[in-house]
Amino acid sequence: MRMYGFCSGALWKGGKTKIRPSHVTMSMYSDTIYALSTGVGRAGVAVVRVSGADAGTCLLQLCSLEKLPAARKATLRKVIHPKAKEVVDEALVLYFPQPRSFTGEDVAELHVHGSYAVIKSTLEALSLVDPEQGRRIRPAERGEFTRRAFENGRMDLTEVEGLADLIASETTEQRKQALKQMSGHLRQYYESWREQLKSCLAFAEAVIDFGEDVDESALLEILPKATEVVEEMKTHLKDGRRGEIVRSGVKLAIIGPPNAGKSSLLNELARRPAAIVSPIAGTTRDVVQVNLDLGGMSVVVSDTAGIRTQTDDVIEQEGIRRAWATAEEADIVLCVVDASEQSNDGNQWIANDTVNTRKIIVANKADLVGEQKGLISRSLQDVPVRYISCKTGDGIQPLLDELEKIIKDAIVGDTKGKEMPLITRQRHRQHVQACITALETFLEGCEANGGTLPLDIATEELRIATKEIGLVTGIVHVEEVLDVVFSEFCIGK
Ligand SMILES: Nc1nc2c(ncn2[C@@H]2O[C@H](COP(=O)(O)OP(=O)(O)OP(=O)(O)O)[C@@H](O)[C@H]2O)c(=O)[nH]1
Ligand SMILES: [K+]
Ligand SMILES: [Mg+2]
Repeated sequence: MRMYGFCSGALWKGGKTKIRPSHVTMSMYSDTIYALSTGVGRAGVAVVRVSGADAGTCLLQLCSLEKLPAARKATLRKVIHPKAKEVVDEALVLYFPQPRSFTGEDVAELHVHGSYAVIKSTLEALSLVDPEQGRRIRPAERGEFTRRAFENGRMDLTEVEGLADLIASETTEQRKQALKQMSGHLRQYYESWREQLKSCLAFAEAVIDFGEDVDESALLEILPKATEVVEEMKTHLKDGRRGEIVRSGVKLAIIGPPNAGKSSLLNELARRPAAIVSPIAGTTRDVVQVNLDLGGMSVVVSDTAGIRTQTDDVIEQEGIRRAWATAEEADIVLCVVDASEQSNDGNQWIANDTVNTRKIIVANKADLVGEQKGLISRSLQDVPVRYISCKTGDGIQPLLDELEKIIKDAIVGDTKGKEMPLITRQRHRQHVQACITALETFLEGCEANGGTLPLDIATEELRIATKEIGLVTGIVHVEEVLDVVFSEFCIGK
């Protein structure tokens, strides 16, 4: 059924060419949906949202109204249970007529008191409303409000993803980035690229169709344009994954020999006993993770098994394998060594590591060495050495300050003053890469550019490139892409 399968490609063919099509004034959905849009649990207020052609009917019937409330104006009303005829709650009621609503459909909001019983009765009351002939009122599915907003041209896919990120944001930087994306920052870029490619495509097609009447030398004009788009996209891809890092958190790995105090450091950073600490070498086996907020940035800290070469214990061996894997994936590695053991100079723990990762040798147990510091740093070149003591807490705050600075400089600082928005998802990266590949094939193959491909074949690549960019914003619909994007939402969003 169309309304559940959402829209198939066929429905949109030739129809949807703009993000906010002016012709979309009526929703394609016949069901009216409702759900609790605020979090579950006891609260002062809970918002129940209703969207669809019968949203107004719901208000009229539940609040015993003669006519609909003024648009976007809050009014206090009694909500009456249609069957029991008793008052469910006194609610603030709002009505947003289409198309100026979140979903682009008629939307009603009931701001009720946030108790389990009130919410349950309100939802039950909604299920008992009589819709117009031939229509249905039913609970919303996961992400269905947002999906309607997308289908009705209120948002593009990057804005939908921005909204999902905003709802999930835990740190200041995540919030800022999500808000920017939700406001169309990314969309504008992709749209302008797509427009440029579309005009190239239109020109190439004109030459193919009306070759004799069009001056073929003018085809040369589209080549610099396509080249420029390729260059811009390449710059866009070379962002050091900063957007993705802000979104999913900076990965910080703690590695080092057994008993150096790695788990003790994790607990200091987390300010709680997240990992087991003991004098027994080989205590930590699995990777233990905690999330930190460092200066507005989300940081995922992983404590790992102590690395040593001689062990017959297969579980410990697996732990060590995971430790190396964690270090390889990390953006920052803290190599913790025991400051009182001079054989642990830290070199061996960073040798295996990737080049781009930031590293700090953390010489723990500084309380045991007193003034005898400096033994470790002597054998190291570029990697800084910092002395700390998890026992006394000395050096922990300076270490945190330094980490915050590294993260800010590498990620946030780098984006200052830069116009181009950051890629926040692997999905975008894949489509942009596919677009570049197609454009390069087009450019190299074009006869006008010294290539060997006939124009109609080369133009096919231009078409693929245009489509790939359209897939990022959702102008071109592909069900799997939509399913992935909307699966991030929960019910009521
Ligand atoms: N004196 C002193 N002892 C410490 C310090 N930090 C940790 N310890 C002790 O060192 C021992 C090992 O600490 P852990 O945090 O378990 O070390 P680890 O590196 O996680 O060890 P594994 O998980 O076994 O590899 C424990 O007995 C801690 O109490 C410190 O700063 N000073
Ligand atoms: K230990
Ligand atoms: Mg440990």
